Amino acid sequence: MSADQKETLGFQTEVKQLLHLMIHSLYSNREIFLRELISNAADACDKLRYRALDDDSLFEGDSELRVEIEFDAEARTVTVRDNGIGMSRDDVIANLGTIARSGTAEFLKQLSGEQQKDAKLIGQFGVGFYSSFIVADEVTVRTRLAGSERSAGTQWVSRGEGEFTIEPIELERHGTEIRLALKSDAAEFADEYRLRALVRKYSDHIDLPVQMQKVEEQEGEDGEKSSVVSWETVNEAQALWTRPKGELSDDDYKAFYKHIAHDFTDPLSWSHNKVEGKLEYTSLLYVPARAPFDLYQREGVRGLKLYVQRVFIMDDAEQFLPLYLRFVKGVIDTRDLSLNVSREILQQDPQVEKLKSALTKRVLDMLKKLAKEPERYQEFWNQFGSVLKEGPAEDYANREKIAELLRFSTTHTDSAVQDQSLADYVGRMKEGQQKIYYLVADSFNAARHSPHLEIFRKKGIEVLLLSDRVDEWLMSHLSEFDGKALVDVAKGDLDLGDVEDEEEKKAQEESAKAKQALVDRLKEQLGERVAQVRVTHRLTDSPACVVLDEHDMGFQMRRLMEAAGQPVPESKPILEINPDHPLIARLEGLEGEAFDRLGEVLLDQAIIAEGGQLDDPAAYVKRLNALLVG
Ligand SMILES: Nc1ncnc2c1ncn2[C@@H]1O[C@H](COP(=O)(O)OP(=O)(O)OP(=O)(O)O)[C@@H](O)[C@H]1O
Repeated sequence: MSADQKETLGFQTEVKQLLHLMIHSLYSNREIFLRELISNAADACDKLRYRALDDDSLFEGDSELRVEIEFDAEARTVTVRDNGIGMSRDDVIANLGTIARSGTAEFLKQLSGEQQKDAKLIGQFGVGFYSSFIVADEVTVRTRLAGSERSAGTQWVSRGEGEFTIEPIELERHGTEIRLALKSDAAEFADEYRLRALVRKYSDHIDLPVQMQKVEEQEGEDGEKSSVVSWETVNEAQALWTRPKGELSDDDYKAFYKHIAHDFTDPLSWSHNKVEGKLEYTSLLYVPARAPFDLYQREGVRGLKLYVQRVFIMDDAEQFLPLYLRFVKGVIDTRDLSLNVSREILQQDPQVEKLKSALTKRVLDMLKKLAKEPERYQEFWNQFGSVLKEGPAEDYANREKIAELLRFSTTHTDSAVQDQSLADYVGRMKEGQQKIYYLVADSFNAARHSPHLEIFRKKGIEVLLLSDRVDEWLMSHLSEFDGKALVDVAKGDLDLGDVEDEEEKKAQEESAKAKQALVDRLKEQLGERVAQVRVTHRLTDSPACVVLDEHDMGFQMRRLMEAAGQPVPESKPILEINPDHPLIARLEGLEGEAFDRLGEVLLDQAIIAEGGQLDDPAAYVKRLNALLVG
């Protein structure tokens, strides 16, 4: 150890930003620093316990893993110490100078500068170690990797202002000690009662003793008083999921959620189950109240904490839930896997598949239960609905259960809020209606004003209005609900089933016949631009619309794939005309160039109304202007 080995290094830019923000926006919730430090200490002990399964010399003779908390009111310091895995010098630089989590830069971009909003966002992100600087002027970390030489210790010191120093030190114990020199206005945390209360609040459910010193006055035989200091465990120190449900309060469950999910917000719901029999496992699964910022990122954090017979094995074990339930947080503890299981083994082990299907069922049941409370379910849906919509495609076996959980906007409410279930829709179906109708568009407004809805509105038939990116994908895997086919109103022939009576159908056939000559002329003129021209009765206000063949890829999916640079199969729209519209009557009376012009304009407008793009917009504008001039 020599002074010249001391180095001063700068924080990564993102850390500086994060620190600045945290110190200013989390001011009203400062105590969480202790939760974060204890949480990290517990994780470090879990890691050591796991590594020591192979090599118990790593314990260095000290296998009673624990966290110790000390304070000094006069010096205004709080120290959190663990005998967990510890860190090497490189670990320290990597972990305490940068933000390793992917997506952080993205996260920081989302910050608005408004304190309240940002405080919420930062809560989702999980503040971790850096939260020390909310209460401390200076933080000193002394750490040594378990199993390394005494001289391989590292001391890291920072005032959180852009730099830290790092130097080698000699350390007797492995593990990590974090000492906070508290700010003058945070002196309250160097207080025994405050600390004890916080330890209980934040770490009762952790399977690790958190200890504080107890000072007792003792009278010796000679009558002299002396004080004896001993370590006393302050928390329950029992893994929460191993305790019987009856013993646990909602607050216990909530506190545990915050520990494992690094989230400030209470969860929306949870499900705690102990299963014995063919499969043996305990699971505790949570539905968070807010989506994490990386929910849609490929490399986003997902998965459960895996324990085998109470021994922590890994975080983010993704194999136990399907992707469409990636928002679920929680713990799975099982006897059905071996202690030396690895990510690679998890991918092949048949037990894992069984556990996955059992846990999937648990989550779907939990959501079903949550759906009985519409307001809370709506909170869930607004955050995670579009993820759940991936379900029917990914998990065919459960698609009916998932279908019951879906919520949509519909013409019944005409609101962008997706709060109507398929069962609600079926309950409102008109007499004679055999199908569930839906429409997919790029936005809610485009869907709501689509010409395809005209006949449905006139007849009072409800249509689901879909505008999430995933909707067409969802619908291509959901062909039926409750024995009723789901039908895209922009595809194929319009069939309203028995809602229309024979007379209406006859009248439609006759008006189609009467317009046959016009249809033929129009088809000839539009040529390759359309697959077909036909008369429709789906329109009441618009002169024309485009539809697709029943088996064609939908407009929305086509645009998404094109945008992603994927090849899309060639397909042409079918132009449908409204025989009762004055523009169609006018078209019928036109000849030559005037006919051509109006015909093309009708097709272009139908494409625009459906949300599509014109190949040659300038030509459209020219034609339209020519028509306007007359
Ligand atoms: N007591 C400790 N012992 C060993 N390593 C630690 C300890 N505290 C922190 N670390 C290391 O520093 C890293 C960063 O910690 P930090 O609390 O900032 O983030 P995190 O725990 O990974 O994530 P989160 O943001 O969810 O809290 C940890 O992942 C861990 O590797």
